[in-house]
Amino acid sequence: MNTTPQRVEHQLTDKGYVPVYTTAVVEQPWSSYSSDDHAVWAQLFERQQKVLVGRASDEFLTAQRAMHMTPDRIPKFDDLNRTLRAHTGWELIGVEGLLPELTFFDHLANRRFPVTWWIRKPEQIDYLSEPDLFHDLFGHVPLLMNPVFADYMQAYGKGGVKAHGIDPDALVHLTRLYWYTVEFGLIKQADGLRIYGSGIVSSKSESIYSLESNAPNRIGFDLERVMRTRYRIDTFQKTYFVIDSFEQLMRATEPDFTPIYQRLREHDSIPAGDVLASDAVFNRGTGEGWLTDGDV
Ligand SMILES: C[C@H](O)[C@H](O)[C@H]1CNc2nc(N)[nH]c(=O)c2N1
Ligand SMILES: N[C@@H](Cc1ccccc1)C(=O)O
Ligand SMILES: [Fe+2]
Repeated sequence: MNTTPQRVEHQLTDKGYVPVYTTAVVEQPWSSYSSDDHAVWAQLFERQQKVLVGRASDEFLTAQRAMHMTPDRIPKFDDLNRTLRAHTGWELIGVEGLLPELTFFDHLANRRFPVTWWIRKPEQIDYLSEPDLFHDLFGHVPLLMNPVFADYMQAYGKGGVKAHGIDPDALVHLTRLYWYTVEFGLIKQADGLRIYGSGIVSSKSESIYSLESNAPNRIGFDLERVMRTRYRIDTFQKTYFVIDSFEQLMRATEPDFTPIYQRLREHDSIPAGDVLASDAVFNRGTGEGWLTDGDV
């Protein structure tokens, strides 16, 4: 199997500077997964299933059940695609890893979600510096079964293509929105705060920390506030933003962002851990354990 990826450049993302691959869509090399690969999937899957009870949002858990992933072996993209296409018209495509931003946006805009085909090694169970199959499949894919969230992801992709054509500042602001919603979002449910962000959902320690630690801020979602807020790529977040519903997220992001990007030029960015007088605060973080520098 030819798995020598073509590493072209490095891009600052979730986990620091990581290689960006130009490689086009790849077939999932399912029969080449080793028994170690399947065991890593099983271990992570079973561990997260327990952690997510009472922590993941009802929307996530419902979508996850409808997706029918199982711990016994790494799912086949083809099988998941039959279910996804029938429900929301989304499709998974296999990729080597992070894509250049415009390529990534173009896929989302066309309801294609890129999934890294390889899975982390047993010694990387708790941490690795780039997205792998577990993060992408377990973390991102279930909510593509939710009709509202599915539309949000496509709208985001279209917005990304548009922001890419404006300037790098617009992209910085839009990327923060992805970070604080798709990757690290919390949602308010009748019985309390729950997780929907895939970066949290795919991490045992952050699943617990994001909801139960007193250290981070938990603040009500406000579009421009989020777009101004810097973030952490190397540690747990200092601040999580809480939406009321996916409908709220859709409505808040429907307007044309062009004038918003213009307005945001006049404002400074907000350090990741700051709380503003105008914030709707669920929890004012104690800041315990925060590193003083390193916000992106
Ligand atoms: C939009 C997001 O912030 C980030 O820049 C993009 C870049 N390329 C990517 N490529 C893949 N395959 N997966 C991703 O999540 C991303 N994220
Ligand atoms: N409304 C945004 C597009 C978008 C939708 C949803 C999420 C993110 C961006 C724009 O005009 O740019
Ligand atoms: Fe992700």
